[in-house]
Amino acid sequence: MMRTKLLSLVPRATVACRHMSSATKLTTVEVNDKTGIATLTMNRPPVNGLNLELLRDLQQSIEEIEGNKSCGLILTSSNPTIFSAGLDILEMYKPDKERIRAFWTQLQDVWLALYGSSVPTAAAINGHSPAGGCLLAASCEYRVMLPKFTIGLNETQLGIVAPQWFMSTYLSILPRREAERSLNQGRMFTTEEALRVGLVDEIASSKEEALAKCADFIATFAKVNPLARSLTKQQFRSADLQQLENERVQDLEKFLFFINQPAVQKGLGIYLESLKKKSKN
Ligand SMILES: CCCCCCCCCCC/C=C/C(=O)SCCNC(=O)CCNC(=O)[C@H](O)C(C)(C)COP(=O)(O)OP(=O)(O)OC[C@H]1O[C@@H](n2cnc3c(N)ncnc32)[C@H](O)[C@@H]1OP(=O)(O)O
Repeated sequence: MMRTKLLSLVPRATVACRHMSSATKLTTVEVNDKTGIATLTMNRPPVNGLNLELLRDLQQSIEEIEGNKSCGLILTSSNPTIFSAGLDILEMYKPDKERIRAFWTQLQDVWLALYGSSVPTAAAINGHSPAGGCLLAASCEYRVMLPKFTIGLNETQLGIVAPQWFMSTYLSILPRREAERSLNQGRMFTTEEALRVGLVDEIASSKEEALAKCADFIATFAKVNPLARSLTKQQFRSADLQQLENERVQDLEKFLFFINQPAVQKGLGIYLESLKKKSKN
């Protein structure tokens, strides 16, 4: 395993990091030698849109962290204003038949790996986090968010429907009434609103502070038996995980059917155009 000191890239307080993977990848993993916590950073400019390749790298990085006995995983972004813009809409708009199957299957795999991870997980949400970005953050056990950003499952605003496992993820955090209402509305929460409803656990004023708060959360498990902790977590999450495991193929077919509807394609096209127009102004 490559061992590189990355002192210039990490906060001063961090003593040393093992840089485990990066070359040509859209994610990096750095393990803090002192705490044993791995930071998984998404790095796909301009907005960390979750395309097939980023999802593949995310899964590989999660597996790497599971395999190297890290004491925890912190998910964050290299972009200073965007955690993740969610699924890359270009994967779903006028899709290639084979690729879109691989894309959705890979998204399922990433969710199963992250939501079902055996290590404690936290998200340092250092930017906007709509839809699939929110799904990733919500799959973690703890969330710390920076001010003046937004987070939420906004699918209905795009004329699309969040599948059952997106809903289960929301329900693992939010009271049922709040989860149902905000999913129906496609509501994006400001950082302060997200804290108020419990979608995030803490607010931090900088990325460094967010990472430190996530590390503090993970450290709360330091004296807990790791097997007891991970089996307990598994029991809490197993019904949600099992449901997708059992229905993976049907879930894929439902997604393909839905996304290929002319009205859905038309809506995605209009939405993409509006994003592009906005970015030109
Ligand atoms: C019965 C049950 C059936 C179930 C069937 C399942 C159905 C399907 C379920 C699918 C679930 C979908 C989940 C998703 O994640 S969809 C994606 C949702 N994401 C969004 O709505 C976010 C859109 N983006 C933004 O709001 C902003 O870009 C953002 C706040 C993230 C950043 O703003 P900023 O001003 O900094 O940047 P720009 O808007 O200028 O964007 C820069 C360029 O990036 C492009 N862009 C942005 N987001 C996306 C995206 N998600 N996909 C692709 N491209 C994106 C944007 O167009 C700009 O591009 P250009 O520079 O080329 O103009």
